[in-house]
Amino acid sequence: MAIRMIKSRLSHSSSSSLAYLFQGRNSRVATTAALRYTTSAPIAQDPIKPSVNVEYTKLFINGQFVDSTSGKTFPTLDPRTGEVIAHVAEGDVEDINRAVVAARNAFDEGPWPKMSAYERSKVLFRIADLIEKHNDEIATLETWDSGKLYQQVATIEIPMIVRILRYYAGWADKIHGLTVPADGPYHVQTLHEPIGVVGQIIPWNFPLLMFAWKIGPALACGNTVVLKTAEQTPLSALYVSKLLQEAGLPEGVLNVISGFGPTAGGALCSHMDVDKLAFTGSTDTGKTIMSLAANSNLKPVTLELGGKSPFIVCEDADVDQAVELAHFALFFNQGQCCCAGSRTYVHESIYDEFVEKAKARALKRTVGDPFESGNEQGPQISSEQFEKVLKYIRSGVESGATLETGGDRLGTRGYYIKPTVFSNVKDDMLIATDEIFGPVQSILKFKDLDEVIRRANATKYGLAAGVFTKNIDTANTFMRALRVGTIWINCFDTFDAAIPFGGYKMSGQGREKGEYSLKQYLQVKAVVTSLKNPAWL
Ligand SMILES: NC(=O)c1ccc[n+]([C@@H]2O[C@H](COP(=O)([O-])OP(=O)(O)OC[C@H]3O[C@@H](n4cnc5c(N)ncnc54)[C@H](O)[C@@H]3O)[C@@H](O)[C@H]2O)c1
Repeated sequence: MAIRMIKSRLSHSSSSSLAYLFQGRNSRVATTAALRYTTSAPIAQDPIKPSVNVEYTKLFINGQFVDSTSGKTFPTLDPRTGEVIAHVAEGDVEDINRAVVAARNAFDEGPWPKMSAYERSKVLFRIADLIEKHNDEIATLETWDSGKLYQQVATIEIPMIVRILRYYAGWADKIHGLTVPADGPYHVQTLHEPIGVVGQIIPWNFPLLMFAWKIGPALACGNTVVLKTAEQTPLSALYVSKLLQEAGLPEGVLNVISGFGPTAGGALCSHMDVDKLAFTGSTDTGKTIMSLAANSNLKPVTLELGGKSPFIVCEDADVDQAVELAHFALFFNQGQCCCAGSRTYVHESIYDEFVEKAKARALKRTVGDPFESGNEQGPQISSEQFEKVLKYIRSGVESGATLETGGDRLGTRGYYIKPTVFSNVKDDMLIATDEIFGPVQSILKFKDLDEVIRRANATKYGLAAGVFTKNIDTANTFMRALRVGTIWINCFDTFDAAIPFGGYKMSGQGREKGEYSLKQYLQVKAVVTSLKNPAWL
């Protein structure tokens, strides 16, 4: 019932803003569910049994579900317990080759790039409709495989996925070139053509949302795609592959490969017949991907990489509101967001009050089974990430930051971590420089604007920033001074389909979402025609 209510709010909302919806929900959750779990109580009860069967575990190549060439499979695990959900076909070099051949044929011989843009847009609209129709099954698979909150997936992420596919369906028949004035008797025009076969590699933190960000613009422009999912979260994209067929997407236009980075991912990046790559994941892997692209056929690459985003709370801020937004900016999605506000800078005049309240808010955070309505935090994605986050927590303590709350695992099984808050954090501590990707808030103190701008920019990353102030002049100063791809002022994590997203510096190259994403999936052809006796020049 609660889910229905939030759904209807979404359909009446003018924007699929994640922050708008989640914050509204948060306040209710905090008061009701806090009675059930506190962050110090062990997670005693058995995990809730998901209400779906895993039907699709094979690779999706040329419109068929097929075994891997090697016959190998790998297990995908439930982050609540570490137990196996299903064994999934493991794509390898040979499977990438098969998928690229299918995508090449679909591009060179098939109808997709040649059909009218309006026909393409109708297919994309049908895909969106089918995803919307199967919202609950998809959300269940996604939660089971990733540990994300069911309510978050079902009421926020899937509506956003549907929205982004409809957004790009709307773009399909509005993509066109220009007539260009030139010196001399020439008629000059540009044709905007699809690039060809696109390789896409996505991470585990938003498996199906990243899938939609990638395929939406690529398909709208008429490309064909080979997409490799993250090895931790293969299930939702396979389920959706079935829906793509049902929607009438021609065979070979979208191929989905489950498998590992260095093998399947590496083969896709190095493939001589892939015309473009798009990647979301860590900065280190981004470097590898660029070098594989450069060392093969110099295919262009767009990258969405890591971040260490500042969230700056100014002296004029309402402290209670700032605490709530800073908490959301960091802890949302178990802290597993590339743009997480993971350096909370607070003005010295309100620092002590802010730390006390941030600690109290973290203590109230409800952690538990992500299927349980009312929980605010589920488990981390995997044992590797779980260990990595705990290691960073230890390093925070060892380097002299003050551990205000949390700092340990929650319960004895699965990958749950207590919401953790550090104060007295210094800029050179690892917890302030590295992307932790977990529920660990680092609170730093600042004195004045110039100083905090300099410190906020002193990072190799440049993905996003949050600023919390009532002063328009202060907000305007930050808006221009911070070297990041997105600044949220008095909000955070607002991800409308039309808003471009991407990073400065080592947070990436290119932009996703919005009109900007289309450019990454188009070639521009200049056509110059000599004119005889032109009426005008
Ligand atoms: N920016 C983001 O949205 C984002 C998302 C997930 C993870 N991360 C960061 O990355 C860290 C590690 O997470 P991860 O291990 O899943 O990220 P990763 O970069 O290793 O993996 C992301 C994707 O890249 C693939 N990949 C890995 N190595 C590859 C290679 N050599 N060639 C081609 N593809 C390859 C993976 O299989 C996966 O599909 C996290 O702690 C976090 O800091 C960032």
